[in-house]
Amino acid sequence: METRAVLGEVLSGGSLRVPLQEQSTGVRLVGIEALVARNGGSVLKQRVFSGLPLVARPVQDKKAQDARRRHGHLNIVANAISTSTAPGSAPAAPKEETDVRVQRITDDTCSLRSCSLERLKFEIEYGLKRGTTDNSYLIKGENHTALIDVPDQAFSKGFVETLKSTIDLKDIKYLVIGHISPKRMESLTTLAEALPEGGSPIEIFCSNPAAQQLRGALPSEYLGKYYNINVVKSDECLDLGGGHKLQFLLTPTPRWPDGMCIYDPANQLLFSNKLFSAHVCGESGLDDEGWEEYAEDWRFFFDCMLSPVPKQAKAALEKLPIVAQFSVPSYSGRQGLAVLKADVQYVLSSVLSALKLPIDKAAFLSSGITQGEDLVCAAICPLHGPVVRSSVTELVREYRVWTEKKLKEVEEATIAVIYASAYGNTAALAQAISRGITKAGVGVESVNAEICSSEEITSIIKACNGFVVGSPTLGGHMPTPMKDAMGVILNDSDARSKPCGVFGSFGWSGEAVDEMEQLLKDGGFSFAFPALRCKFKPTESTLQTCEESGTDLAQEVKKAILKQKRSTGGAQYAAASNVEQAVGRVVGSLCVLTAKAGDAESAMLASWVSQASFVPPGLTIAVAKDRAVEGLVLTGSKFALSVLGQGKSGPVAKQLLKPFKPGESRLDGLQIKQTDSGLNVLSDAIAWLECSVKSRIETGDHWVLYATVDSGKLEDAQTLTAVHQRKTGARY
Ligand SMILES: Cc1cc2nc3c(=O)[nH]c(=O)nc-3n(C[C@H](O)[C@H](O)[C@H](O)COP(=O)(O)O)c2cc1C
Repeated sequence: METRAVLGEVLSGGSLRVPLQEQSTGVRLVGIEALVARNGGSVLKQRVFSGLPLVARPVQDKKAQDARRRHGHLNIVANAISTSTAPGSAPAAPKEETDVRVQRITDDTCSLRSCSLERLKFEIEYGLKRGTTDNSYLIKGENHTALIDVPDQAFSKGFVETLKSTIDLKDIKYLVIGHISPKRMESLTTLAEALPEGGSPIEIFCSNPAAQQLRGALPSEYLGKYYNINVVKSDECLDLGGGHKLQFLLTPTPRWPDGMCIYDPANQLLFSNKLFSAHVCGESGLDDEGWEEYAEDWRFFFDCMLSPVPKQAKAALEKLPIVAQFSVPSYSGRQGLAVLKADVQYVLSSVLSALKLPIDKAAFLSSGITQGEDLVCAAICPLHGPVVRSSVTELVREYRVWTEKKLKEVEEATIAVIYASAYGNTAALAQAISRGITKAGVGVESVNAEICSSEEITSIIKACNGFVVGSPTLGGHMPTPMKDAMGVILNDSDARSKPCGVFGSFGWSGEAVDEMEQLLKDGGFSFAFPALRCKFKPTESTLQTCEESGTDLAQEVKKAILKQKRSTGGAQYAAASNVEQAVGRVVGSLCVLTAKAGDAESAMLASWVSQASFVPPGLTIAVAKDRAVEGLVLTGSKFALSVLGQGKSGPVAKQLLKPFKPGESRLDGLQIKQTDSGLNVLSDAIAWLECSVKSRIETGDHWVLYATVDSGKLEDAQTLTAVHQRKTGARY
């Protein structure tokens, strides 16, 4: 069995630097957190600090200290820890995934799809539960072969085995990394160990932030032996021969500062990394089933990961002037023959597009009919989900629309989400809080304190309407970048009037959240929700609480803005109009919707419920976008609907309409029973139904769910359904 143990160093600032070393202990330790969780935090501390059997010594290295000041502790700590284990993982060893599929994209390019039908980890963006893929790509140029990206540690072994059966490993000359994280390092070490002895090192090409991570995390003896690291600048090229002049396009965001896209003009392929990704594992690996099949997955990924960073999303899209290989041409600036040429192109495009030719054949046919600076794409090859070739036009257009919409929201009101995270746990909490904020229609300014200057944080704090701060606890404290950010916040006298919140992941003592909370309390700040503390990795219920906290904060900000608008007057904020009163005459039956996902559950009172289909029995329910249960009724989820009886709905409505703290159970005090499939229904419902969400339609401020009924029971045939009468259509 593979065994690992930890050697620690104490950084002079008090935090730990813990490179991993091989040692035969007879136990496979998966990450420092597994070690901590199994032995108790004190054991790790004692081991690290006592030096037995682990060694502790202060770091004297001036270079390391300078780097720490520049980039914060976190990268260094995270990097030092990550090698072939899983530093940010939950105590249990991650399930080893072996399903790595090779998929031909063109004659000389293939994808290696590391497929998982389960979610790899608890992060908010895996909501749709259709599995996920971690995609790597292999491009065989005329002279050289390049591998693009490596998968999550769960796939390391399966990935390298599949790679070996696809290509002689000594032929991989280049490794282009569009995104790296501590959780992907194991794939690099596994690959290095599989390389034939005496070969030349693989030349890695990546962005500067990725290079820093790699240098910190890869065992130093690997550098020069297995890998050389080359930092690329935007628009630089790497020539593989045969027209494969890979063009690098840097697309950093706060969550992925190292983000980089790669364009291969030979096949008109854009390797888009996290952009245009979706957590879904389809059969074919291509999006040939059409836009509808994956639209929600793409949208959900965007909502979770890019909605909180619309400025950076826009900047990235501007660097990627993508035009689908076969698309309607632009007529602007064309005259005479040029118009004719555009028409020919249009006809040709339509025909070729309908033919669904293999990508490389189509690239050959379409070359020369496109123009200018455009990044002509036969397909977009993302890090997760299907290769996009049928829906390039739709997906790129929608990305632009979604981004513009989010930028508009930011103009109206923003909440700054300022955080640092070494292993991604606090980042996952930040992402869930951000989703809670954006689903309430308020913009997010996401700030990774490790890479943001004090000046930037100062101006973001000045401009925001509320803020949250998040930090891991490392060495008993919040790390330096968060200390600096807190200094900026406390120095801004206007910030005091803005609602705020604190959150953070910790291992055993969790001082960072207490420190931030205390500083803000002492400074007279007011909290929109109780501090969110999470031991190591969040569970679904923790993420649900974070999302609800974000929504609460956003609603507080919206209320303050509305109050201000009302006080400055305007007829638009007057009493309900006649039209609204007319709309109010449309009524629905009173029901309770209950849903679960993992250890998270929620409920809501629903009256916008209507039958929508006889065969199969189906119904629609409108769920407000900022409703807590919204994240649990995504497409593919199951929920129960309890139909309330006339004269019986009062106490239920009273319970469900009261304000709830984030994470508080909504069903407390109500009589409930469980259906055979484990869903909660109200004991005195006159009927209940178990339903599956088939699709969701975005309708203004609600999502309309279309769900089919899987099972149900009429419990009380005598009592009529409670109907909710209203005075206005402006409220329920
Ligand atoms: C070097 C090191 C030092 C740590 N020190 C502490 C500590 O003093 N107290 C604590 O509660 N957790 C400590 N932890 C655990 C982290 O807080 C925990 O792993 C947390 O989930 C990290 O969050 P992040 O993924 O956002 O970085 C430490 C972890 C490491 C690796």
